[in-house]
Amino acid sequence: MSEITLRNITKSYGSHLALPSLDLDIPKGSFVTLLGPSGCGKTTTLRVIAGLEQATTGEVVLGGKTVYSSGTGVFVPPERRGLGFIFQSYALWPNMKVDRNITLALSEAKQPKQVIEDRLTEALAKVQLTGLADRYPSELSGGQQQRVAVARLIAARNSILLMDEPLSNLDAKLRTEMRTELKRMHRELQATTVYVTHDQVEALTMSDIVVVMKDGVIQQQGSPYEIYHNPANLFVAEFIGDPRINLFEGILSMNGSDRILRFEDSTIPVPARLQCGDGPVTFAIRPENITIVERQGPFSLPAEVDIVQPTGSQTIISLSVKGQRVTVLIPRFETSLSRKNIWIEFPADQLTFFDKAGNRVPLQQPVLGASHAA
Ligand SMILES: Nc1ncnc2c1ncn2[C@@H]1O[C@H](COP(=O)(O)OP(=O)(O)OP(=O)(O)O)[C@@H](O)[C@H]1O
Repeated sequence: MSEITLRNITKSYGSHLALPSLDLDIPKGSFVTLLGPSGCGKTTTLRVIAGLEQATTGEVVLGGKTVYSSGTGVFVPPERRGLGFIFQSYALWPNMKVDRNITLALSEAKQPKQVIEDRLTEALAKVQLTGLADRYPSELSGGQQQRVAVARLIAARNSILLMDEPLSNLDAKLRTEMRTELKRMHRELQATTVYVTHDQVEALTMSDIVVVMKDGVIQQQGSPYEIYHNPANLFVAEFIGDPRINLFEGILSMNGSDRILRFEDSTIPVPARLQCGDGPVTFAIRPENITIVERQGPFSLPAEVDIVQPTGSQTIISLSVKGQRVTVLIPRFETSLSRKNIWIEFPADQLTFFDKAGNRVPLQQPVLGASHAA
């Protein structure tokens, strides 16, 4: 069931159309991330859901209730939408101690004293801040302050949580820790969560669904697996993945009854089920899917090793194939390859093809029972 529905949302700032027409259904209890480059409309979308920004046209439905409709003139203000927020600056009240920061909304909602105390104790324990209730925010580290903001959400028990780049002010180590915290919080609260980030690692590690946006338009929405392995178009393919996906131009043709891809002087077998005609084509392969081989084989390409960068558990290898740059990622610490001539192979089932418009070429679905037909 959809907990958040955006229908035909447009948003203009003066003459600038930030959201040309957005439709989005967010299932109840899911963790959905809006991901995209700066200025693509992520924050605007979140603020429209929150009611901090009024859409120009369209409809917003939260938990089955219309909170905005340009058609009927409905606009429910943010404080009456039953939402919890965390934004970049965690917006703790500097003049209030941790306990008051966490329980302010509960006491304003006139919750019984015992309920407030129980929720405070529980929330502090969940973010591992028990014992720090009596401190002011300025007496806490950045990560601890962020956890107070998380504790506030835990205590409020809102069914919808909105987060806008909540980890961007933290250092790399704390970000990783807080990712785990937020994911744990989501598992425990089961609140429908909309999370805005331009950090693909956050999106891939935390989300049930990733919504990739560009220029206010959704490019693809799907599980992290789908987004990474089956990018809908070249923009998504290039935006997701670090190191970046390799892109090449080749030519598809037939060789007898086999479909082949000509790339430089080599031929590479390709899936027969590829749904596009012969001729020039853009194809892509992720760095970790390229195989380095010891000896020349029928489908191998000669490559010259340029730069080798071990990162600890992995090594990024920059190669040159006939003057074209190719990035390979191998899952180990490797230093012995420097300045060698090697061969690489592109496994056919790891190639993704894109048509002239930049959209992924699908594979024809196998016919069920075909193997028994004969
Ligand atoms: N208050 C405003 N007035 C005018 N233009 C705005 C306003 N807020 C946003 N915009 C513009 O609308 C577009 C979308 O902005 P938005 O903040 O939603 O993008 P974003 O994807 O969240 O970017 P970032 O990752 O940099 O925060 C941008 O071109 C931005 O300049």
